[in-house]
Amino acid sequence: MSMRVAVLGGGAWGTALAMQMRRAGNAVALWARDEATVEAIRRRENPAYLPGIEVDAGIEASTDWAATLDGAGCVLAVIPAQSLRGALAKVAGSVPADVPMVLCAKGIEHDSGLLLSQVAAEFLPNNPVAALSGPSFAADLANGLPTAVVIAAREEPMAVRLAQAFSTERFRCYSTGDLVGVEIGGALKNVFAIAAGAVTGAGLGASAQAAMVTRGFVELRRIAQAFGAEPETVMGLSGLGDLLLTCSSAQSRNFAYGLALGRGESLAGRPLAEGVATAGIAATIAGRRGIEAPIISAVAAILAGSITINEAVSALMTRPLRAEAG
Ligand SMILES: NC(=O)c1ccc[n+]([C@@H]2O[C@H](COP(=O)([O-])OP(=O)(O)OC[C@H]3O[C@@H](n4cnc5c(N)ncnc54)[C@H](O)[C@@H]3O)[C@@H](O)[C@H]2O)c1
Ligand SMILES: O=P(O)(O)OC[C@H](O)CO
Repeated sequence: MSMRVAVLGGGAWGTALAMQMRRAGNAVALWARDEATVEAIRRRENPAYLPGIEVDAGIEASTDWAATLDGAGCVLAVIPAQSLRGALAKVAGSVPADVPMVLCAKGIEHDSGLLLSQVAAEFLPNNPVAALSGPSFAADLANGLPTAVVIAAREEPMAVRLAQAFSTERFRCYSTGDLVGVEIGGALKNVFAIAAGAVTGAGLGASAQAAMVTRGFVELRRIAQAFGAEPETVMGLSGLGDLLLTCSSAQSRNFAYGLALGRGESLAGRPLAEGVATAGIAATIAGRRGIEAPIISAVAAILAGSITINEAVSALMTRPLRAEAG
């Protein structure tokens, strides 16, 4: 099934997904807010976000969102989590009725604590909402390296249809009906990636890093469970899978942010690291719901400047001893 796919966002992931949508045989229109990005994509490059990568031909790039959305069979929202609300407020009126809105950002809205599907539902109450998530660096996808993701929609047949429409032999899309589970996995892995980078940057060693990622996964599982997510989702591509990728590679902007933090380097002007905004609200959500999440709280406190990395490590290591399970 091929269709016209509208991609909102001309950054690294929006451009890579637009390329993938073409490779899967779809017509593709991409909206970017700035003319420079549009011009670059028309020249088949995006040096600001995907340097050195040739962009596939046939992507119709524009700063006119109404033209981009006209006739779309589905829309991919690839705008950073904290900017999604503002972007949807502008474009929602041009999104065709009943067309699925596929959320491709990873985060929790900082000011409200809402998942991105809840933000989307405010603006598009009559459009089905899906999420695409999993271990996948934009440059890997754009370079044609094999990647696998999961597409979630409450109406599972919709997720199955989207997975069929987006997949190629180099981009394998699984499907699930567990929208909340997929969203939480994608959002929280960024917080643990900052922690993993910080542990590495501060020279705390590979053993500490493995312990942190493992206990981080426990926190992810607790929060996901509290939101009603299925355990299999947490064990899947958007939970464990993305945690493994981003907690182990400096190619991750969140890991790289943590690395700089751990080394005491300047954090100004760094590329997007979604976990920075998500850490604080995730800690608040965990606190409100009585969920034990000491690593998320430590990351939030370090980012807020209220404790140092060494103080956080001491606090984590001297918590009352407990059974591992639970
Ligand atoms: N880059 C990756 O490897 C990757 C992979 C999977 C998921 N993601 C997720 O995709 C989302 C976007 O990441 P990215 O890598 O494309 O980021 P990016 O920094 O490369 O690009 C962000 C794009 O969004 C645009 N933008 C920012 N605010 C906007 C607004 N208010 N209205 C319209 N456009 C706006 C920017 O101009 C830019 O084109 C993030 O949530 C990220 O976690 C990224
Ligand atoms: O570069 P990051 O840290 O935003 O990670 C990109 C993707 O989410 C990896 O799956």
